[in-house]
Amino acid sequence: MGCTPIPGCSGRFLTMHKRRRKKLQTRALIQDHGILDDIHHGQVQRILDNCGLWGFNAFTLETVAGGRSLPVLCVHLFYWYGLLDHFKLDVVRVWKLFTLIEEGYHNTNPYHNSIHATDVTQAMHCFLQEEKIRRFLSPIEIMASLIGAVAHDLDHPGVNQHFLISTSNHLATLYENSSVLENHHWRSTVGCLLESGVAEQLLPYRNELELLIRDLILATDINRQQEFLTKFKKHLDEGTLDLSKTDHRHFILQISLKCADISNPTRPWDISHKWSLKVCDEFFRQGEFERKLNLPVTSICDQQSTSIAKIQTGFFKFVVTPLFMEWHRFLDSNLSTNMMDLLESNRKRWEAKEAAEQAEETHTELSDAEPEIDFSEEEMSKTTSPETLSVAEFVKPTSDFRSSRRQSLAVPTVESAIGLRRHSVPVNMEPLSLPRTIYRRESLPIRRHSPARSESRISSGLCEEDELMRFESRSSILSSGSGKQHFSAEDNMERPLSAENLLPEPSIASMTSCAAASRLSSVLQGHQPVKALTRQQTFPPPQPYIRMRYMSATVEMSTCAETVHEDESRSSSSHSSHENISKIPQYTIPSIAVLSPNNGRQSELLEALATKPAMSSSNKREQEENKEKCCKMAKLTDSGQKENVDPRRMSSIILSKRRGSAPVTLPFIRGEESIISAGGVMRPPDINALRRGSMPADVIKYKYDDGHQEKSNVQPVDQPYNLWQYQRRGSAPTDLPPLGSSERRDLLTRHTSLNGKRRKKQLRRRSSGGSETICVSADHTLSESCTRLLIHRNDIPETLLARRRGSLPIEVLTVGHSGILFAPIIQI
Ligand SMILES: Nc1ncnc2c1ncn2[C@@H]1O[C@@H]2COP(=O)(O)O[C@H]2[C@H]1O
Ligand SMILES: [Zn+2]
Repeated sequence: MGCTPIPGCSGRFLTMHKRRRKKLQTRALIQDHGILDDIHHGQVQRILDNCGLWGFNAFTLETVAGGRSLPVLCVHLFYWYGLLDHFKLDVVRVWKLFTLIEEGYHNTNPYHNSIHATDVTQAMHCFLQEEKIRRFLSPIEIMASLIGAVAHDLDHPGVNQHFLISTSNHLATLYENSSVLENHHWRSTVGCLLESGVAEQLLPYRNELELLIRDLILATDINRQQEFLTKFKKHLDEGTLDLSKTDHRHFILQISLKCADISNPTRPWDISHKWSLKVCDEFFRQGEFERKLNLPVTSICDQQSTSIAKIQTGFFKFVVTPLFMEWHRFLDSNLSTNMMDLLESNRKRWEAKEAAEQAEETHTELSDAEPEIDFSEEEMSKTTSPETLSVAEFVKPTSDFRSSRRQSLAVPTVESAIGLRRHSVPVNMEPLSLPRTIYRRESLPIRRHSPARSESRISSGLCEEDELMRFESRSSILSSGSGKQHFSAEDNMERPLSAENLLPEPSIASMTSCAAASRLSSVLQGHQPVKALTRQQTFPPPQPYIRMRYMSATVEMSTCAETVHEDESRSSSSHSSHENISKIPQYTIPSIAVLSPNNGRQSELLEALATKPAMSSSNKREQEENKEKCCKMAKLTDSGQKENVDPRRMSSIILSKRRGSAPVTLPFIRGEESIISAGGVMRPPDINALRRGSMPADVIKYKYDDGHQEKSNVQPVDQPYNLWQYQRRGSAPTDLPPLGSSERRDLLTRHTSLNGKRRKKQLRRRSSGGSETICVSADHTLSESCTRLLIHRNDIPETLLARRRGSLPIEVLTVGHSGILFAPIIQI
């Protein structure tokens, strides 16, 4: 793990995904600038003012902040805690860090999206404020806690570890089936710290920061719940906790994050209920995948055999209550009492719903004119269904995962379908065709299969911010003595009046100091119309030929960018915004574009970079060539396959920049070329399979060449690779089996919020769920001869890291632009 300074190094989470731009909720109001400014300006500020209160509603902040709740909250907290001042952090880099993290969440996940990250971060913030904890904390611990919280599910694919193991996902292999997702979240976080440039500003603390973030994120593995709970209980029983000791403090921070992560059942009902629906939506989505893959359907993911109420009562009883009881024992505060009260009342409501469902099922089965039973809530709370899920449904031992691992895919049978029958449905009514989950849009009501069910509707949850106002604001612990006045009249004066400046301007004004707000503003919002400020998420086109062209173009561009950066890093520092901007590594261009949600304006950064005087003439020539390549690529690629290419981005200036999620620049290597690696020489033609941007970090070379296996400890991929693997969608399960082509396409292109409709576009690659293995036959045709390259995470020379591309995981490889691959290849 690289904890030493790495000049010019950037990083990004290991997998990338298409991120649909969030629609501003207020677009329709754009005609009335005055109203718009008033509404949002006031609301963002009001919510941030009260973000230390348990009534915080992340959904509301998401709405009023135009879909940017994560960076808005986090930058605000960094400012509020005095972290910007203490560590002398550049607010633009900090903004970028949180924007990268926000982008790393899949907003197509019903639950594991950036709003969950916002919610958990706010909960963590509340816990950090608790008297028993706050007085012991150092600035670095506060910073690690906030970053750990906000990034704890970064790049979550929307399926759990069990699924990744069952489908032989590369991440499961990489992390040896242990805390697979959490390890990935942590590594991705480090990538964001690097790429944003924040790591560079924290050099003296980097090691400590990374390790603490790792410990925090890894603790959120729900499968380790018992381990932490037992230790926590023991400490409390024996009274041995002493927060002046670093390890005890860090243990409590781990517990804090664990509690924050599953705190949704302890929120006020409207909020808690909404989270419950979302998490179950995601579970059922996974269940649908499992069913289609003919894997055993995880019980809590099986919409046919369980219900939201059942899942909730089980989760409340077996997971949340045991932990929060201890948490309350430790904190023993107003907050913990409030949380326990809410947990209790929410539990009763779910138990009442579960009982009502039971009654309804019984009623349906009997299908006679039995009188309707009107259960009171109190009565319901006494009734717990015998079908309540057990703790094992939530916390699965690893052995279970292994036993359910897919060996081969059996054809679904009538018997297996009947086996899934709900007991309340007569046998002869059991549909043999697989049910379709109805996916909903964020703003649409969810429709369950049983409309009579109490959870047949999802509440919009958009009017809950008023709850916040019932609570009082708290003061900063680090900045309270510094005389900082947040949201001063001066800040107000500087707020933009134009609706076009809606975001992030009002949010910035609310969340940071006046100076930081204007600095951010000057970077994020220029004065020229811009063609493309949206994220450049283009993925390599599926055709190998086009892909190769694409990759060589990105290689060249990355060279230009890094060269310029090196030149500039030697120039004297300046405080002008323009020059400060130029300090940001150039290879961050595509990512910084996402900093501005205001698509109608040119970023100064982009302007500055586009007219960079340091760009050599040869680089310009290369850019011209790249323009050509990109244009050709655009022509060659079927528009239906370029979901991630915004047509507006086809201007040459944009195409000439490296794309954030571009492949990791492994050019096609001819058979006669040797590939020099840090660990020795790697011989072609095995290298025809090139790493994708989301490649995991460990290097394991696995060759499928006439059945000869060069590396034995890698799971062989038991199905023939085919072109469809290029076309994998990010959140699709990994290593999907070789279904029939239509089924496969169907599965790969499924989308959450379709409201029952299927998307027409197909063959989109998105982020992490899928295989990161790229298989290309040596002659660019499809064949069985495939190579798998995984990059090892061992230490590698800094010189190599310095050349690393932005989208690489930190500890990976560098590809020489001449076609030479530098990589620490091991165990070949
Ligand atoms: N309300 C809930 N009901 C059921 N499961 C939940 C609920 N909230 C959180 N979880 C689960 O608890 C897990 C905690 O870690 P994750 O956020 O990764 O994923 C979370 C979900 O799988
Ligand atoms: Zn989480």
